Parts: sequence; structure tokens; C-alpha cells
Amino acid sequence: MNLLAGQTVLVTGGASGIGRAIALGAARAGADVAVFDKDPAQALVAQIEALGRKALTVTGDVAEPGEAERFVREAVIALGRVDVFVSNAGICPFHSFLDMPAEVFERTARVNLHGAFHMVQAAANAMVAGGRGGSIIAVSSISALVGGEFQTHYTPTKAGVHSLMQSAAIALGRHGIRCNSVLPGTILTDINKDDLADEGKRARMAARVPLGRLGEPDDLVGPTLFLASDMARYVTGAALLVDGGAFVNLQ
Ligand SMILES: NC(=O)C1=CN([C@@H]2O[C@H](COP(=O)(O)OP(=O)(O)OC[C@H]3O[C@@H](n4cnc5c(N)ncnc54)[C@H](OP(=O)(O)O)[C@@H]3O)[C@@H](O)[C@H]2O)C=CC1
Ligand SMILES: C[C@H](O)[C@@H]1OC(=O)[C@H](O)[C@@H]1O
Repeated sequence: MNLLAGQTVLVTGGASGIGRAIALGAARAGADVAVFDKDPAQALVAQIEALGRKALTVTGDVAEPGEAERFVREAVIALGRVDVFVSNAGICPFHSFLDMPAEVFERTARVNLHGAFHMVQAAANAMVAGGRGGSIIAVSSISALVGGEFQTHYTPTKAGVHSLMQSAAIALGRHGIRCNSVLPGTILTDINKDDLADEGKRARMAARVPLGRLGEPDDLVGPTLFLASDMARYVTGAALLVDGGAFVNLQ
């Protein structure tokens, strides 16, 4: 289904993992796509162009003030408009709490929360200027709702991103801009490759999932495109768990 035909979708952290899957999924749904990441995503651009869509790769660091405006400006110059913005770039350097270096905490907050704030604000300004409304989706996490022993610096950023979408939904509703978050459970990507190399932990995490497996990046595509599209035209300020049921599995 061409759910996003004629639309332009921007994705941060779009070079790999969940962001890459969403970028490709958006192109398959008929959208032109711009991705922002630390490294160029030339192979992804080629894949999207092979689908007959336009694509742009912009490099930079979401934590750097000013980069958000530059990304959105370059995307508008190349692709003409911004209809959907997916704030996805994030890091999770697993670390114990009592000896957490201040710089690990600060970098995690700058990338995951400050980066999301600036990116979402820049995208919203472009959408307001375009006058056609839009849809913003932030990739939060099941970790916005539950804790992690080695994620004391990370889980507050994901709760913050979830909260950002709630407040932005109120601030931007009058402009026809919807703001929602997706809350992935454990999805197999580079972010947790080392952590899940521990077979015992990996088995425990998988055992918690009623649907019987850990997630894959493609599991986020449908929920994100739904929120991006007019099928979700009356959905704003919502958070959609995409976790195979892990959150509700107490016993
Ligand atoms: N995987 C999971 O289990 C879950 C992930 N999430 C969230 O999903 C999002 C995507 O993560 P995921 O796909 O798993 O991880 P990946 O590491 O596979 O992808 C993250 C992408 O973001 C890029 N990135 C990281 N920091 C920056 C930065 N400062 N500026 C620009 N780009 C950056 C990474 O680049 P590089 O590779 O060069 O670092 C990478 O391409 C994150 O926000 C994460 O918190 C939420 C819940 C569960
Ligand atoms: C990176 C982790 O595996 C992942 O990140 C999250 O947000 C999930 O809660 C998982 O812990």
C-alpha cells in the first residue's frame, strides 16, 4: 500500500538499525527520504533510489546545536518539503550506576534527549512554515516505563523523549502536526550487540517476550508508518509499545 505517496520523510540515525528499516519502509510506502547520521548512508540512498524515490544523506551529530536546523534546511532544499519526521538517533552505552562517569551520562542525555528536542523543534518549524501540518514520531523505548540496572543514564532520556512528544502534541496540534512515540522493546541492532553477546542475558530477555522472540528493526516499520500516515489522523500524544508483549509480562 502506498501509505506515504508523495510525502517526504526525515529520519535521524537512519544509517543503521531501526532508523534504516524505517527509512526503507517509508520509501517502499511511496515517500522520498532524507536521513541524518554520523556517517554517510550511501548504500541506503542507492536502495531508496532503486525504488524510484529520491533520497538524501546528511552527516552530523544530533547533539551539536545547529545541526537540526541544517538537516531540515538541506532536506527541504533537496526534497522540497517535510511531512514526516522520525527522531530516532540514540545511544545506550551500558554502564553500572555507582561509578558512572559524568561524561557518559552527559553524552547520553545530549544525544538522546537534547538531540531529539532540537531535531523535533527544527522539523516542527519547517512543518509550520509549510502550512500542511505533519507527523512527528520519536523512537522512545519500553525503557521509558521500566528500569535497567546498567541503563540509569539512558532510561531517563527515553522517558524524556516520550514526555517531549506529549507536550509537543499540545503545542503543535493547532498547526495540524501530530506527535507520537513508539516504544520498542529489545530489538536486535548494533546498540545492544555487545550486551546481548552474553547468551544468558539474551535468553532471559527473549523468555520475557510473550511472542517468543526478540525484535528486529523491521518490526518497527508498520507501527511507525501507521503513526506517520493519515490512518492515524486522530492520533496524537500517544505512545505505542512495540515489544512483543514484554512490558505486560509480569508473571
Ligand atoms: N535496539 C533496541 O533494543 C532499542 C532501541 N531503541 C532506540 O532506537 C533508536 C535506534 O537505535 P538502534 O537502531 O537500536 O541502534 P543503532 O546503533 O543500530 O542505530 C542508531 C543510529 O543512530 C546513529 N547515531 C548515534 N548517535 C548519533 C548522533 N549523535 N548523531 C547522529 N547519529 C547518531 C548511529 O550511528 P553510529 O552507528 O555511527 O553510532 C546509528 O546509525 C535509539 O534511539 C534507541 O535508543 C529503543 C528501544 C529498544
Ligand atoms: C539497547 C537496549 O538493548 C534496549 O534499549 C532499550 O531502550 C530497550 O529497553 C533495551 O534495553
